[in-house]
Amino acid sequence: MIDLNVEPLRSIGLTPAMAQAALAFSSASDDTPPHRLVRVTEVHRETLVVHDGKQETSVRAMPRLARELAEAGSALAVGDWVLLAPDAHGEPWVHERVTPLTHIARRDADGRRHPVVSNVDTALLVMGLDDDYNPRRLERFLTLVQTQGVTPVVVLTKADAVPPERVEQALAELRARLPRGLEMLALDGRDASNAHRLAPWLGTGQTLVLLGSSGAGKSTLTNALLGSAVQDTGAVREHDSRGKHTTTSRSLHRLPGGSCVIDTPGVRTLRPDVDEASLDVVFGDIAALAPHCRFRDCQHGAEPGCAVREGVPPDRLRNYQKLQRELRRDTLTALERQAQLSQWKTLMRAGRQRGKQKRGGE
Ligand SMILES: Nc1nc2c(ncn2[C@@H]2O[C@H](COP(=O)(O)OP(=O)(O)OP(=O)(O)O)[C@@H](O)[C@H]2O)c(=O)[nH]1
Ligand SMILES: [Zn+2]
Repeated sequence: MIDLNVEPLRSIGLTPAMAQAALAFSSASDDTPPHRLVRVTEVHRETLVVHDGKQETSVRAMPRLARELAEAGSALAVGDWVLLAPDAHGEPWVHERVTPLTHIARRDADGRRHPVVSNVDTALLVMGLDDDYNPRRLERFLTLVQTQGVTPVVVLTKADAVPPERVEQALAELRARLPRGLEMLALDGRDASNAHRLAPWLGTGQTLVLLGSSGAGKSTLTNALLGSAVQDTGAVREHDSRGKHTTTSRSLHRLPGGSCVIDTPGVRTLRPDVDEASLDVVFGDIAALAPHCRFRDCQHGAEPGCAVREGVPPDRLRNYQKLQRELRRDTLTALERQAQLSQWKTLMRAGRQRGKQKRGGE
């Protein structure tokens, strides 16, 4: 059984598709006390904060659920819809996660997956027009969100703090470099009229996530959209435009117009958890040119007759190749990694051996 109070849940982003998914979930186990559908608004080490459309409560996940998710290389994230049921003492516990319709995850340096958010419709890729500006990072963020059916929107902040020519130049550069049809806005994040410019993505039931480095202006924009100071904002350090990581955890807020926004802590280097197909979406120009290279297995390195090197800016090509290397490393299994390591060891041993022989022969 599932207790599904649609009206309040809609105010925290319940869509018909998700309601359907939740109902399908519950019919499988109807011998238990009624489960309540709620949305995760904060994730902490031991606890979660969930919202039922009326109020927030701090709860914990059943160890079984946490274990099952971990085994699948996943974990609960802000934006997830979960099913709550009380224990014998009336204490609510998270029993199930409704399989998210979209889920953004990143990889850490060791290749481990970390969930970022679940069930978002739009990702605002927030980047300052000050020293934060970096097209390569934008390509990374695009790769991260594009595979998941999440609509990316590039938001360049601090347009008020740079000359108008700089704004135009940056927009022109990004339009030439990034996939066609990508929405791009330049704005002053503090401006109350931002809600108007972002209106197409702020409809009732829509969920947005703000992604960008620390100091990019995510919290400032969130507050402007909220019309109140909910997220702490911090002054950026003068010399490098970097923020002070004022936002320490992800949290979900309701906006006046009926949408929900998730602010995330700044991430500067981010390894998307994606496959090669999604790289080809963001780097469609490279995928389109590759068949025109003289060699079928062209790596677009030093090969003659390389159509990709000819047609793609070097910086963009390098970024593509870097992302591709990371992604191949992440998809290696533990065994393959082991094999790669022992191959290296053999090579090094052979090298040392040769060195010895050479010295011996002199
Ligand atoms: N002039 C101007 N200042 C801005 C704009 N957006 C943000 N700022 C300032 O930049 C600083 C950093 O903004 P935050 O909103 O705290 O940045 P953040 O992305 O939330 O940073 P973290 O919370 O550390 O991830 C603050 O001092 C803001 O007032 C903008 O569009 N124009
Ligand atoms: Zn080539």
